Order: sequence, then C-alpha cells, then structure tokens
Amino acid sequence: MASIPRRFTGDTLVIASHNKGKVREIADLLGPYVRTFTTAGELGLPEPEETGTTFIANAELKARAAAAAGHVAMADDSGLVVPALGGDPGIYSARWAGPEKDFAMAMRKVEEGLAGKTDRSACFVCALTLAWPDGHVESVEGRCSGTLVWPPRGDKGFGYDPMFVPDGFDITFGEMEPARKHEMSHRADAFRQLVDRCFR
Ligand SMILES: O=P(O)(O)OP(=O)(O)OP(=O)(O)OC[C@H]1O[C@@H](n2cnc3c(O)ncnc32)[C@H](O)[C@@H]1O
Ligand SMILES: [Mg+2]
Repeated sequence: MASIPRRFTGDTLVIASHNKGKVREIADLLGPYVRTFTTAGELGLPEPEETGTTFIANAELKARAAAAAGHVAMADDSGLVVPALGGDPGIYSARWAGPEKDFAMAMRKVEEGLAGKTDRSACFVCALTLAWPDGHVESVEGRCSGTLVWPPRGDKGFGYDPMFVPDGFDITFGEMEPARKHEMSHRADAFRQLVDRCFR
C-alpha cells in the first residue's frame, strides 16, 4: 500500500545544491510555495560525495545531508542521458566537466562520442528529494526528451543546455527564455510532481 506523502508546512527551505544555475531555477519554480530560501552554500554545509548509482539515490543523499543541519532540505540530482553513449554522461554529468566545471569541454566530449552515430537523441533527467531532519524523504523524477546539436548555441542556460534542443522546438535550452524552459524542462516535470505531493 502506498504511504501518504508528507507535506511541507514550514517557512524555510534549504536548497541543498552548490550549482548556481540550479539554485536559480529551483527558487523560481518553488517561489509561490515557500516563504524563505537558503542554500547549503550559505549555511556553510559541505558538498557530500555523490556515491549513489541512480539520480534518486544521489538526490536523497544530498537532501539528507543538508537536512541533518535541522531544516527541511531539497536536493536536485540531474543530468543528460544519451542512449548512443550507453546512458552517459548520466549521473556523471557534473563530473564530466571536471573540477573546473568546464562544460564547453564536457559538451565536446559528448559530441566526440557521437561521431559516426546516427542516433542523436538525449534526455535530461531531474530527481528531486525533499528531506526532513527526522530522516523522512519524498522523491520524484522528471524527464525531458530532445536532440543534441553541434555547435552549441545560446548562453541563457547552464551546463549542457547549449547543445540540447527539446522535442517540438528548433532552439536549444541555451537560446530559450528561462520562463519558457521552466514550463517544460525535466526540472519543471519533477517540480509538478513534487508540488502535487508535498506543497499543495
Ligand atoms: O550536486 P549539486 O551541488 O546540486 O550541483 P551539481 O552541478 O554537481 O549537480 P549534479 O550533481 O546534479 O550534476 C548535474 C549536472 O547535469 C547538468 N544539468 C542538470 N540540469 C541541467 C539543465 O537544466 N541544463 C543543463 N545542464 C543540466 C549540469 O551540468 C549539472 O552540473
Ligand atoms: Mg553534484
């Protein structure tokens, strides 16, 4: 029997992410439901090692680590899944950019892997976990399908956005207005599910 989801009833939510692009999108998406945000960085919380083997496992690990400091926390673990690369970079999407967070290089690596391949489909995945200080968690996973293009285009997004054209569009996420991306991205899909479960 499915358990009843726990609702978020507090004032303050900790965004357990050290990625400025994600924090900005999360604050936009949850703005209507949460009075005050803080981030793991602002609280001086360390960035835990992402030892999970799935997006959800890593989202849970990051959210639990931040919630241990005493506030409800939300984490996002996301990435670009490319079937022609056997699912890479997947949960390793941040790590492909190296310690310098060089996404020009990470995108080039994806493009080099696709050389000679005809399947250029890809899917962005976003797992979100809300964790309470008592250890309870609620998790969801959202997706957005598209095609990879080269060269990269646009500087409105972050990470792999400049090479990802979502299905039904002819511009990349890097060229898209943020408000439009928020309506249809993997993160938007995950947020719709999380808001239904925990914020209404
Ligand atoms: O773990 P935190 O601190 O939240 O920050 P991170 O950047 O390490 O985040 P992840 O471990 O979830 O790695 C996901 C990577 O996938 C990429 N990614 C996720 N969502 C994306 C989006 O909407 N657009 C472009 N790239 C995205 C981006 O490069 C991220 O660095
Ligand atoms: Mg990370």
